[in-house]
Amino acid sequence: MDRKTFEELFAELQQKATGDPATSRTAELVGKGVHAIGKKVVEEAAEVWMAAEYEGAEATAEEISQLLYHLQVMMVARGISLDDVYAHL
Ligand SMILES: N=c1c2ncn([C@@H]3O[C@H](COP(=O)(O)OP(=O)(O)OP(=O)(O)O)[C@@H](O)[C@H]3O)c2ncn1[C@@H]1O[C@H](COP(=O)(O)O)[C@@H](O)[C@H]1O
Repeated sequence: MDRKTFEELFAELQQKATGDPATSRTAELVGKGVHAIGKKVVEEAAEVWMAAEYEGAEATAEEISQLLYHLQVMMVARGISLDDVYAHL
C-alpha cells in the first residue's frame, strides 16, 4: 500500500493541483471549484458518520481518509496552508 502522512499528502496535492485533470483527480476537483469540492466534503463526512455507526473500524478509517483527502483539496483550492489550519488547533 502507498502510505503517506497528512503532510506528505498535502505536499503532493499542491503539486497535482496544477496538473492534468484527465489523469489527476485533484486537478479535476480543483478545476471544478469550491462548490463541487464542498459537496464532496459533505458527502464524505456523511459517509464517515454512517460507517462509524453501522460499519467496522476499517471501513470507518477508509471513509475518514477520503474525508481528509477532500478537506486537503479544499485547502489547496482556497490557498489555505497547513500552518493556517494548525494555528487554530
Ligand atoms: N487519497 C486520495 C483520495 N481519496 C479519495 N479520493 C478520490 O475520492 C473518490 C472517493 O469518492 P467517491 O467514493 O464518492 O468516488 P466517486 O463516486 O467516483 O466520486 P464522484 O466522481 O462521483 O464525485 C475516489 O474515487 C478518488 O477519486 C482520492 N483521490 C486521490 N487521493 C490521493 O491523492 C494523491 C493525488 O491523486 P491524483 O490527483 O488523482 O493524482 C494520490 O496520492 C492519491 O492516492
